[in-house]
Amino acid sequence: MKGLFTALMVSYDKDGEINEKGLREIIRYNLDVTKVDGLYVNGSTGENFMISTEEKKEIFRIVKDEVKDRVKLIAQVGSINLKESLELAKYATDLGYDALSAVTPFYYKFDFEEIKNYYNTIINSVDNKMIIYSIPFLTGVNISIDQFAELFENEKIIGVKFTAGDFYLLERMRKTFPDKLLYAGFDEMLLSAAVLGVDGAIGSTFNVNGQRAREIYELANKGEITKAREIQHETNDFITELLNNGLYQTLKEILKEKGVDAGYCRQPMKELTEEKVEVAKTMAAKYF
Ligand SMILES: CC(=O)N[C@H](C=O)[C@@H](O)[C@H](O)[C@H](O)CO
Ligand SMILES: CC(=O)C(=O)O
Repeated sequence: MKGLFTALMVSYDKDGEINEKGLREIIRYNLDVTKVDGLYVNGSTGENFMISTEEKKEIFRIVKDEVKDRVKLIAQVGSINLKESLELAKYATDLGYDALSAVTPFYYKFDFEEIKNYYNTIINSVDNKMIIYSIPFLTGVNISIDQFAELFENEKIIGVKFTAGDFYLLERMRKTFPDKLLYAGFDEMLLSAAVLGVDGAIGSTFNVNGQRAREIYELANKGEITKAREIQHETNDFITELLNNGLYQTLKEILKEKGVDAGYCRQPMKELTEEKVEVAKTMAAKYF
């Protein structure tokens, strides 16, 4: 389960319906062009928190059908509706997903006991493994090193997708949990995380920029930091423009420039203005 995983985008049509043909094209682009080691399905980048349970299942099904066993698959099943998480955990496990992941429960201020119960309930309900999805800037949930230690007491909880810029915590985690899988979650900080010895990364920008991410990651692991830094600089020129223009919308527009029917984002996310579509086209030509 080590390596680079794309946080998979989903193609929606103008009415917000899943575009299956487009989704399959995005998947193939990731397998054939960006060449990642696996896909992280129904995460933030899949617009997961704006879709129904049935739609989540449909996406799990289409992805597994298109990928078969070519790369590893992680199913994000987290939800503050725990019954939904359990249903999705069973569904994805039955489909043959290699691991599950669940976002820390958000919106209500759940205490740690509740969070721990959530993870144990989900993963103990199925024959699978769990990767915690920690993304404090969106959820407001911070987990301390001692709390991670408590969660990791369950051997089925095998790692964490660490989407935070706290490199002190990441370093402590690496030292304390040498056998757990740590995945870097912020693509713009991939080099810094790789230097600290993460086991891989999970990122939205890998949908288009997976090859640069691979170079950064591999160069860092070989200790060729100067070269890796140059590619991180180039990557971050791209990511800065991306964040300024609208993250997911612009990624989709770039995919369209590469011939992939990536569609639109699900409302309430808005469409790009014509001007921003032009910016995205320029970015596609400049970086890819
Ligand atoms: C919220 C979100 O999409 N986070 C992703 C992974 O956690 C990242 O891949 C970022 O999109 C990326 O690093 C740009 O900030
Ligand atoms: C990694 C990320 O962006 C996701 O959860 O989709």
